[in-house]
Amino acid sequence: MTLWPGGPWLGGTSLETTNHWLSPLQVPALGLHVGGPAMLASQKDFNNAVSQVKLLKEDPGNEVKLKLYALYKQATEGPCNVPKPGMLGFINKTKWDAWNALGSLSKEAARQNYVDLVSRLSASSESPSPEAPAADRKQPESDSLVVTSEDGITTIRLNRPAKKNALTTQMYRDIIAALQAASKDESAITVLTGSGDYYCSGNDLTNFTHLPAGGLEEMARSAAALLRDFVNCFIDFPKPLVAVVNGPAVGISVTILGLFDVVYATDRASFHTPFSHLGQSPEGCSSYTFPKIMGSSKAAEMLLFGKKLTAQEACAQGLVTEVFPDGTFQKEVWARLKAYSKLPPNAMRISKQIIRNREKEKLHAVNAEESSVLRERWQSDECMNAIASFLSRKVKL
Ligand SMILES: CCCCCCCCCC/C=C\CC(=O)SCCNC(=O)CCNC(=O)[C@H](O)C(C)(C)COP(=O)(O)OP(=O)(O)OC[C@H]1O[C@@H](n2cnc3c(N)ncnc32)[C@H](O)[C@@H]1OP(=O)(O)O
Repeated sequence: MTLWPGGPWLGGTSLETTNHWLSPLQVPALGLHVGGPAMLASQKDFNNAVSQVKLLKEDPGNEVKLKLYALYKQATEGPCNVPKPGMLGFINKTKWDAWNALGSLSKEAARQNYVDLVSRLSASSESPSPEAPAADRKQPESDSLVVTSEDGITTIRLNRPAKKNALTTQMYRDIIAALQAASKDESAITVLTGSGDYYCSGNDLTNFTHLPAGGLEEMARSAAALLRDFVNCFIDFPKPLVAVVNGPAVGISVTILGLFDVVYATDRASFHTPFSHLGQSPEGCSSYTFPKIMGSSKAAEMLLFGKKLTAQEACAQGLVTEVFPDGTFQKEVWARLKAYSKLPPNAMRISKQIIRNREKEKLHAVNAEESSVLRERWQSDECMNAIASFLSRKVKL
């Protein structure tokens, strides 16, 4: 059974509009223009903006695409005038919600807002990427990632606690940018951690519901390219990289741990790689690092059968450096990291190079192979059905 072209997925429905995708969105955050007619954009400006969207050099992310979708519909058809899709049509429902949230905003004001938004997007996609020192650090595009630098430590915090810090497409991009900036900033150590009770629930499974114009094949191609770039940043990261695992970790947030230098975990953490359950296969170089770290049979139990490890088990297998009682986790770990961050930074970098460099070529090859296998997997019925089951709330890990 193929689920992608119809049913709950984007595509082939009355709510579809070329180039305008979806994702949950707080429409009040749009800062909508409701000003007088004298300031409003012409139909020609609007048509130009519609063409400009297709020329954007960077994908603006799903939240922005949903804003564009809603404004486009409002500008061309006026207030939402179609029935709300049923529960199973969750994608169309999300789009409908965004359009409907624009209420009685006039077509003209929607047109203006669309033009303004496209103009901001075009400007930012044309500006050169800054190679900034820590103080001028470019902030992530989305609030779902918070990057701070203090006491010689740059901290990259996943900040989507209501969704268990599941990684959106934009978050992957923001993490790549944050790692690139951290590799050049003044800090001695870089930390990845999460907000709330979870460290990270892995890839946001709704990422796979945003079908681009090129369909499933194009979606799988671009996902594989993003995955490869994302993992490459961890392989190449030049400074000590520490994971502060503040709660359960799932999927890609577990597999990339093999590319960290040190992993500290609360005793509440667990480590779960349910790839077979999801019709997927390992990534993050785990098909290579896990057997090296824990031996091939323990790695197989995790990567083939999805065995979930407790923090203590993960520590015994060598995936975690040390486990701390949850009550004192933050205090103990940060005190330790602050002390380490005072060590000579160049010595730490050079030592990391000696430890990691001879593996780099191999890791890049493994990453390329894993990404290419996943590109096929993501187009399989096994994978689509597993994701559909989660999204329809039938299955939880
Ligand atoms: C072009 C596209 C580019 C795509 C990017 C490409 C790169 C991808 C490469 C990696 C691919 C795969 C690797 C993986 O990471 S596989 C692992 C994926 N993760 C999961 O399967 C976890 C699914 N989540 C759960 O099973 C459960 O939510 C939980 C984590 C066990 C927690 O259970 P809970 O009962 O404690 O909490 P719950 O109510 O379920 O969650 C709260 C809300 O958060 C939502 N949510 C949690 N995790 C995810 C997720 N991974 N994806 C999407 N949404 C998630 C959950 O649905 C709840 O939402 P709501 O409150 O109901 O709206």
